[in-house]
Amino acid sequence: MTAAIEQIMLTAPVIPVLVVDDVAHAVPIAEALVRGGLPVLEVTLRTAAALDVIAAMKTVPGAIVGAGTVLNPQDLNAAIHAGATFIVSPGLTEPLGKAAVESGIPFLPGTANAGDMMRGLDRGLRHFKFFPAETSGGRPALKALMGPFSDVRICPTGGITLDNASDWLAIEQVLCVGGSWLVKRGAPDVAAIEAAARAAAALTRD
Ligand SMILES: O=C[C@H](O)COP(=O)(O)O
Ligand SMILES: CC(=O)C(=O)O
Repeated sequence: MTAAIEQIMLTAPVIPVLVVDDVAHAVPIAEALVRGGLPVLEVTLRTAAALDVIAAMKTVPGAIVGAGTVLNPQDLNAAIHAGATFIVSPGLTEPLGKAAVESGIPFLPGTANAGDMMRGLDRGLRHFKFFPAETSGGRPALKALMGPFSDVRICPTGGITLDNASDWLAIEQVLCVGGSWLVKRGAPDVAAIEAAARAAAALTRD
């Protein structure tokens, strides 16, 4: 059976990482991304509005809305309560890993080295973010890590742009990449967001 998080990772080649300050921007941003072909949205819990943004984006047909920057079980519970469909974290701690696995929600924890991945595997996890991807050794580091961990599936995030995303997607275990380049902070330029999404959605994994 394919894990639910793997299905989410395979939905589109890019997961936009969103920092949204104003809930009024939530629906226009989500609609533009979905129209552009990127339905999987990671709303980071980095703003006071984030939980309301998750709830608002969930009303957009086709949007698959997750929470990012989930740091602990309290964040996890708040994100689930807001309606998040999946959870992303920058790293993997014992309390968050335990709570996320027990909750059953699709979970994509951040990992940057072998120890992180081993702790995730101990919890039965097989799908990880590689974060921060470019500054944790970039593609050479991820390729080296994939030697002992060939069964894991990865979403690199951190320093990825339209220019280098294809190189990351060419790594066999990489199912998608995450990045904030699609949506600038502030009032949304929906035409620009849709165009950026369209370009990203056209990327292929080969
Ligand atoms: O904090 C960074 C986000 O996870 C995404 O990284 P980025 O802004 O380099 O795309
Ligand atoms: C780094 C990231 O993507 C997160 O804040 O979850």
